[in-house]
Amino acid sequence: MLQVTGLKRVVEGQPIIEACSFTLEKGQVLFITGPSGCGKTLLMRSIACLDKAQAGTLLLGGRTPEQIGFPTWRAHVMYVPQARVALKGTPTEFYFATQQFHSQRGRPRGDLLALAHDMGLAQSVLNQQWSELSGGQAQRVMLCVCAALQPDVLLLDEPTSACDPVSTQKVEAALKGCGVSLIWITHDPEQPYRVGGSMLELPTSRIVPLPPPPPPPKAVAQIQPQQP
Ligand SMILES: Nc1ncnc2c1ncn2[C@@H]1O[C@H](COP(=O)(O)OP(=O)(O)OP(=O)(O)O)[C@@H](O)[C@H]1O
Repeated sequence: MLQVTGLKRVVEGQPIIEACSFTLEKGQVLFITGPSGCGKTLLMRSIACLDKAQAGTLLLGGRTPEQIGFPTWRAHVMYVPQARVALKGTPTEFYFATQQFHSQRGRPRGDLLALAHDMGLAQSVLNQQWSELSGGQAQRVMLCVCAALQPDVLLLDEPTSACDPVSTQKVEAALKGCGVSLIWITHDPEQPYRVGGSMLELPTSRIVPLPPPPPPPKAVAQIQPQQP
């Protein structure tokens, strides 16, 4: 469905990504891993057509961003940034305002309330001011809103970086079940194993095997109380 071919990013004369190619099928999850600064965010921003790549082609359903139109491309291939975005108003207002964009009109929608519930959020959080939300709440709410907008592909930049372990597992399950193909940056070596999918490693741009499952927790020896 999404085809990336020979994508190259150069920043200030330094090549960061060279000839990155992969395809993402409908419903697939592709993790992006690699050390800090290797270009994971730059890759995502290029795929979302937020930055221009120095070389390479992008196709969604066989059509280029130019053929689809850039605003419509971004509605179909939606980037969710790692950092909190300073927004005014409430998430509900943001969700309905976004649907008024020309590129969003007439598109199918997911169930925002169900997604919020699945990610461990109280419904009331959707009607609080963005500025009143904690970092972890704001991150999950943004993920709910973007998943509910039902793009073809969600580009997730460390989507659980502000979440505690329980919230992380809820977010993983909700994203996996939201019916959208996912490209997912992670620094958590166990996350791809928990969610499932394939993995692209930067800076090599190679598809690599998923890491092995974590070892089971060690049994703790029972200490018998001493007889008096
Ligand atoms: N706007 C910019 N101007 C100059 N250099 C930039 C810019 N954006 C990114 N870079 C540089 O490009 C490189 C890749 O950055 P990028 O944010 O893609 O890394 P990353 O792999 O996502 O890192 P992290 O895991 O720390 O989030 C880094 O060396 C960064 O300093």
